[in-house]
Amino acid sequence: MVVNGACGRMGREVVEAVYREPDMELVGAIDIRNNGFDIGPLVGLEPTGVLVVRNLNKLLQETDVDVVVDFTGPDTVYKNMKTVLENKVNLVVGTTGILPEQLEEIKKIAEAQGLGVLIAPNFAIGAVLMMKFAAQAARYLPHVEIIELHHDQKLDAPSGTALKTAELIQQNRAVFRQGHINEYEKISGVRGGEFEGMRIHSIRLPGLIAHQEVIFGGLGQTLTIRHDSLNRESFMPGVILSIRKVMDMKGVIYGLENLITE
Ligand SMILES: NC(=O)c1ccc[n+]([C@@H]2O[C@H](COP(=O)([O-])OP(=O)(O)OC[C@H]3O[C@@H](n4cnc5c(N)ncnc54)[C@H](O)[C@@H]3O)[C@@H](O)[C@H]2O)c1
Ligand SMILES: O=C(O)C1=N[C@H](C(=O)O)CCC1
Repeated sequence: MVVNGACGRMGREVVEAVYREPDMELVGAIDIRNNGFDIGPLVGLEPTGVLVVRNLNKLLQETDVDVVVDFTGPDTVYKNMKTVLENKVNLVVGTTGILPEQLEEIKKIAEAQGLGVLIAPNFAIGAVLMMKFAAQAARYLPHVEIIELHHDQKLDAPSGTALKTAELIQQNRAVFRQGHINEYEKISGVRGGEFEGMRIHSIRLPGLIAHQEVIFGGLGQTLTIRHDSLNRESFMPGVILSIRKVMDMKGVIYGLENLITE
C-alpha cells in the first residue's frame, strides 16, 4: 500500500501503524512537501528503504499497489482520488472537505472501474458511536446543536465529522429551523452555521486534537453526547480495518459506520 500525505500528522501515524501490521507492506510514500528521504526515521523507525516522493501518478504507474491511503488536504483530495482511480487502485480516504458533487463523480468512476473506495471523515470507533447515538437520540429530541473542536491547524470548517453527524441526524429529524423566530445575531456568525435548521459551531484552539459534542434539548432536560480523540493513534484501528476491507469492495462507502455491523 501507499500513503499519500505521508509526512503530515496523520500520514506519519498511518505509516507507523502499517509497519506494525505483519501482513501489510508499505511500497510508497508520497508528499508534495518533501522528496528523496527515507520515511522510516521520520516516524521513529529504522530506515525502511521507502523514499518519500512527490509524484503520485508516476509511482502508481511504476509500482504494483493494492491500496492508496489519502491524508492530504481539502484542496487536493479530489484530484488525488481521480489519479488513484485512473491507475485502477483501491482507495481509503480520511481527508475531509470533499464536496457533494465530487463525491458523486467519484462514485461513478469507482463503480465503472469496479474499484473500492472507503471515505471516512472520522476513523475513531468512539466517534462513529457518537454519530450513531446522536442519530438515534434525534428521533426523540429533535432540537440539537453540534459543537466540534479541533486543533488550530485544521483547514476546513465545519469538520467532516460534524457534517456527517448532521447528515445522519437529518435522516431521523424533520427539517425545521430551531430557536426563536425573531432571533438575530449582534455579531455575524455567532449562532454558528446552519444545516437544515440545525446549528454547527466550530472551535479551533492549540492543544486540541479532535472533539465533538452533540447537545440535545427537550422539555426540562438536555442530553450531551461527547467524543474526544486524545491522540492520532485513536484513528488507526479504523484506518487498518478500512485498508483490509476496501480490497474486496466495489464502489464507494462513505462513513466507517457502514463497515461496523451491529
Ligand atoms: N478521517 C479521519 O479520521 C481524520 C483524522 C485526522 C485528520 N483528518 C483529515 O486528514 C487531512 C490531513 O490532516 P493532517 O492533520 O494530517 O494534515 P497535515 O497538514 O499535517 O498533513 C497533510 C500532508 O499532506 C501533504 N500534501 C498536501 N497536498 C498534497 C498533495 N497534493 N500530494 C501529496 N501530499 C500532499 C502535506 O505536505 C502534508 O504533509 C485533513 O483533511 C484532516 O481533516 C481526518
Ligand atoms: O485533524 C483533523 O483535521 C480532523 N479532522 C476530521 C474531521 O474533519 O472531521 C476528524 C478527525 C480530525
